[in-house]
Amino acid sequence: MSRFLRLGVNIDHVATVRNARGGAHPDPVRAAKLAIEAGADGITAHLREDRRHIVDRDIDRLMAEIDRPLNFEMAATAEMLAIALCHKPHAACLVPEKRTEVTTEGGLDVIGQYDQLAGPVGELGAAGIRVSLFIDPEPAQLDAARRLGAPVVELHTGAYCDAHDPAQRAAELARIVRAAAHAEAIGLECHAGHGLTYDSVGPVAAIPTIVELNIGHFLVGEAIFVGLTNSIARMRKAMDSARAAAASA
Ligand SMILES: CC(=O)[C@@H](O)[C@H](O)COP(=O)(O)O
Ligand SMILES: NCC(=O)COP(=O)(O)O
Repeated sequence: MSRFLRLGVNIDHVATVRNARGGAHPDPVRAAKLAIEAGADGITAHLREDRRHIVDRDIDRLMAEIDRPLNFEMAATAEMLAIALCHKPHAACLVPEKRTEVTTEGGLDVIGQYDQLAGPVGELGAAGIRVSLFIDPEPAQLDAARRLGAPVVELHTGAYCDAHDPAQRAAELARIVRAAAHAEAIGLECHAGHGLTYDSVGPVAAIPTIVELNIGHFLVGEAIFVGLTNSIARMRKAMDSARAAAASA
């Protein structure tokens, strides 16, 4: 049976444009509301430690003003943990963060940071927040996530999206397919995201054990040309058709 594939729209990149001038426009919360009208099942926002895009006030407003689940992306730090516990969003996705990176470069090393992650995973879960771990599509990392007690993993699709050589892209996709099957086998809910575009989304949307995709940068970039409603509606259609085609094959 084909499972419904949710779309989480990441609105960080609206805040990046706003912050370039330091004012209030464009407003990421307005973008979140429009995204929901256009077919987003949830909103994703990453409060980076350096506040380069989303800022604390955006999270306050998203919690107060949107009526769909918020997936709060955060580093596993004491500061972010306190913010998450104060707001209690629907979900918290723990991501690795490096101050100097341009974007999230890889997944969490759950094996290497097992002890540091155990506290935040336990506290968020105890507060009723659905915890997810943003990881590379490596079965050993999924096993560690399962041992930690996280109910969800989000597979980093960046290496697949960035691979331009067809053989390399196929190999990266195969890693995601294997990891998504492994997630199901060990009882983890599986999400995926990072760098997805109209061209790259189909094969990932076709993987039946993935139930949520989080997409932002491409949608906001494409919105410059076609508007946010259209960019999201077209992505939703690309996801749904790939899923339906895979289910009927
Ligand atoms: C973890 C992740 O993939 C998203 O948070 C996305 O990366 C947000 O954009 P930046 O990495 O540009 O902050
Ligand atoms: N976790 C991935 C995400 O939220 C969106 O990533 P991107 O599409 O902005 O690269």
